[in-house]
Amino acid sequence: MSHPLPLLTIAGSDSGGAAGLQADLKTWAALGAYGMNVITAVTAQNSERVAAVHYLPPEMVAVQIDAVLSDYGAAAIKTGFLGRVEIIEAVAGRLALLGGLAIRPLDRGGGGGGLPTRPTIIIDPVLVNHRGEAMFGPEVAAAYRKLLFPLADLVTPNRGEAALLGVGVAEQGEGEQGSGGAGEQGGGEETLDNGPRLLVKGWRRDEGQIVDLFWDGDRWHQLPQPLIDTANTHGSGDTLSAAICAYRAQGHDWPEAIRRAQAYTHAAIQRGAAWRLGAGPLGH
Ligand SMILES: Nc1ncnc2c1ncn2[C@@H]1O[C@H](COP(=O)(O)OP(=O)(O)OP(=O)(O)O)[C@@H](O)[C@H]1O
Ligand SMILES: Cc1ncc(CO)c(N)n1
Repeated sequence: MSHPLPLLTIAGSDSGGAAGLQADLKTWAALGAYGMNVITAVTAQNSERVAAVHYLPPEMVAVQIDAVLSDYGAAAIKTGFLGRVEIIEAVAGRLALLGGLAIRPLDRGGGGGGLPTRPTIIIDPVLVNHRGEAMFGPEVAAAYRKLLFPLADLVTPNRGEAALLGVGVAEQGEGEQGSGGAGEQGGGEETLDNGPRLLVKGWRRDEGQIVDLFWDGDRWHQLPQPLIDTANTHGSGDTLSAAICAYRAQGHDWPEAIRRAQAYTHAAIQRGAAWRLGAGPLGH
């Protein structure tokens, strides 16, 4: 009998259970995958605020990754809250080793178990708080660009994070070519050849719609969804990127994986709408 797809999140813990690795694991449980978590930081957090952050030593992050990948393997990996250059360096160092290597699956001697030879890597940059304010110095965004972008199959910033990363999305429309990708830090104009695919979450809101923007490496695509009138979207970004991870690992192409992940996230936001909190959780 086949086992569920092993998926790994490298992320922070949200004590409130709404965002971070908890959102990823809930999403993966709902989608029938086997979720694993490498913890980068413990946050004391609720629907109103992040009260404190305790970072794990980078060596401990690296050892967790080694422990998981040397045994369970992973069909896809996503990163969430990393927060420190040293942690980004540790994660990038480990992910860089994966290129071209077969990842050992759960079944011993199972001949690969249908897993791809290299896990899909989704980088979900966590750089702003829910008010859209930068949480870290510019060196953190720079480390994402330098160390993690080259390893990523998809990068999923929200609007504020796209700006901090220098992703040039200002006036993009359906099918526009050429000026996409990740521009130089702060510039937003220049294009990096062979830059990663990008999904800018919540790029635009108008007329009852919220529009995500997908750069497939060649063209921009506007992906609108009906806007739900709720403040309970804590962890929506983590949920979206985790769901894309799961659908990609299941074999869907990028547009289909993103479409399904949007639909999952949308339904989860709708189910969370009864909470009366600051920014409450989704219903997985
Ligand atoms: N009010 C809403 N109604 C419908 N869809 C929404 C709403 N808010 C967010 N979304 C969708 O949820 C997904 C995540 O986008 P969002 O901008 O909330 O990410 P984020 O800022 O990274 O979230 P978080 O930091 O809370 O995890 C996107 O597909 C976005 O379109
Ligand atoms: C731990 C953690 N990761 C990610 C986010 C962003 O959703 C958050 N609020 N907390």
